[in-house]
Amino acid sequence: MTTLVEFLNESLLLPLHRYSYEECRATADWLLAQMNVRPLVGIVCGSGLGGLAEMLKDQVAFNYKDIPNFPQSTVHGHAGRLVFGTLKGKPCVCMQGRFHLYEGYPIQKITLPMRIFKLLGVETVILTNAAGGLNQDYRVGDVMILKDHLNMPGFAGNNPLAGPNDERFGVRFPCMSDAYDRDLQQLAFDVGAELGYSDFLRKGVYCVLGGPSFETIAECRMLHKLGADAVGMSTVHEVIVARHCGMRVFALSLITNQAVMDYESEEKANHEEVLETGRLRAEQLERLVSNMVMRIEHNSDENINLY
Ligand SMILES: O=P(O)(O)O[C@H]1O[C@H](CO)[C@@H](O)[C@H]1O
Ligand SMILES: Nc1nc2[nH]cnc2c(=O)[nH]1
Repeated sequence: MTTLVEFLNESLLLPLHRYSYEECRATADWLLAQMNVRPLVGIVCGSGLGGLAEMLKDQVAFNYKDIPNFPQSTVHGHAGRLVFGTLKGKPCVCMQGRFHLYEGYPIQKITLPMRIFKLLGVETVILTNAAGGLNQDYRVGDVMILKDHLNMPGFAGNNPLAGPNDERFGVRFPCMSDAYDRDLQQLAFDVGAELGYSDFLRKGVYCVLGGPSFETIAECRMLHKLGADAVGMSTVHEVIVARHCGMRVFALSLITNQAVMDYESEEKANHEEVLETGRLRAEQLERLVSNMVMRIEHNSDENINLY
């Protein structure tokens, strides 16, 4: 029988649980004890984009359920494995499945892997997601390179950095005007042009909402007016935590569906379409990401030179 204290702990305290530096360190050390390489690049696979992890050579994979402190993936299209390996010779770690607010996890829990990445030695994070296109020039299958974001849960006080700040991770008030690394954005366009992808590469602003319900027509119209080009339910929280602890960030959205903006439209957003568009663009995204990874240099002084 559950005691009152246990009940209060589970229902009130655990949702507020923040992982201490020592708990993050323990998870990172548990992983490092089983690995002989330190990853320099951390990749997060969005909905239906888990195939990116299959690019890694010499794989060592862990199910999330076996990793101390790790949450579990509950969404179709997110396998729930942390995969280590090399990509074109570069040591990488790849999350085959991410966590979202709507799964019921506290925001500190869904962003925990970013701090683990940092403690593993990751210097550059590449985040991918599936998103709905708000920009009327975008087509399904376009790939949007993120230049900025709108953090809607953050406006309501739900920010992964809320609560006591541990300076060992980063400063109390981190800057976000430089969240998305401009050199990496340019690299994506250069690599994309060489691969013949310029026709479907875009640059824009991603807006995160809590989900899991897709947006109403009025909400899509509002977000578009506010300056968002695409809308989704992830990525931004990870970006904030990754930047807080000093990792370089690159993010892209696969436009998997057009956000419905018109009351005459018969379109209905659905997760199956999201996964299907992911399947159709998977190979090109793999090529884009792997060629980018090959071209990012990591120095021990943490200066990263491109080319
Ligand atoms: O952002 P990712 O994880 O790619 O997933 C996107 O796709 C799902 C909706 O189909 C939502 O989880 C949304 O955020
Ligand atoms: N919020 C949101 N997330 C998505 N993920 C993929 N498509 C969409 C969408 O249209 N809206």
